[in-house]
Amino acid sequence: MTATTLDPVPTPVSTASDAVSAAHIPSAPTAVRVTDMTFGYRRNKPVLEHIDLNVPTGQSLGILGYNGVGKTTLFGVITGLLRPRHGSAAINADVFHSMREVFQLTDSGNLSANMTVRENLRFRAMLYATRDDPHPIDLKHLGDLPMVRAFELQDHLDKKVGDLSSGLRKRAGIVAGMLFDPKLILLDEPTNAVDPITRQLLIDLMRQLKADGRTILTITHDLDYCWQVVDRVVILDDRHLVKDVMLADFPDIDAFKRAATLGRERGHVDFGLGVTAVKGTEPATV
Ligand SMILES: Nc1ncnc2c1ncn2[C@@H]1O[C@H](COP(=O)(O)OP(=O)(O)OP(=O)(O)O)[C@@H](O)[C@H]1O
Repeated sequence: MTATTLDPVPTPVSTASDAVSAAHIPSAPTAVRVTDMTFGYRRNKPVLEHIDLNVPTGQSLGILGYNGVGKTTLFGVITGLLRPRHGSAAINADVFHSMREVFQLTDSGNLSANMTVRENLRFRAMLYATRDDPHPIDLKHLGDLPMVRAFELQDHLDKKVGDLSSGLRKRAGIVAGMLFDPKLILLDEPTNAVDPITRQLLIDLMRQLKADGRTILTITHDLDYCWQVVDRVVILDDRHLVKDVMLADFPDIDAFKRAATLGRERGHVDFGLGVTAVKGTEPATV
């Protein structure tokens, strides 16, 4: 991870009714800072250009943008996996003292496909063990842990991760990350491929973590998730960060959705099927 010491940034004060998170405390220390950052996989072909982004601790940030715009790439640069060609991106090492405090949920759930869920958890527990806390989780009674039960993983603990469905793999990835109490949470499309009950569980979990002052960055196309979980949204388009808004500034979810789709609603689309347009098919995601 790219971790350096960062100065605090002033945080906008929000008026959201459920504004209990630290996101609304002015001058919260910076959790993540991206400064004039340009990145491209190939020379002279930037995917992201001149990105500036400060995320205060305790904020829940949504990162939106159309397919292929560079959202996952941005996470790669923030976590230090990808090196910017210009500018910088860093997680504040003064706030997050080691990778143990950072959880990133990727499509693989960050689990080893060749091991069972239980073996993955055992392995992770070894990584997280310290002299003061040699047993960060109760490996003998994994099936009884509230997080495991909440995501109904008890019956899947001894299955190989590679054999799980993508939704179950995501559930296992979420549980594996959350059991170790992360302070900075990076989620890449967390509601993708999960059933509606798991989706709601995840939303409830993120709302609780947000209320507890955790910093959460979510890449998502799920605007309803954003409305429930996120304090602030940034939108990437054509290599640039084109919008940076507080959710509390929108009177209702419809106004937010209109802003989030960058005014690119497509009313009538001709698919060449010789069928007239169906009314009421408004886009709900970006
Ligand atoms: N490893 C790679 N090597 C070369 N190009 C890549 C690589 N990974 C991504 N890209 C390209 O970089 C661009 C941004 O990809 P990225 O996955 O960051 O987009 P995204 O906004 O997360 O997309 P989506 O919403 O579809 O998940 C795309 O054009 C993609 O093809």
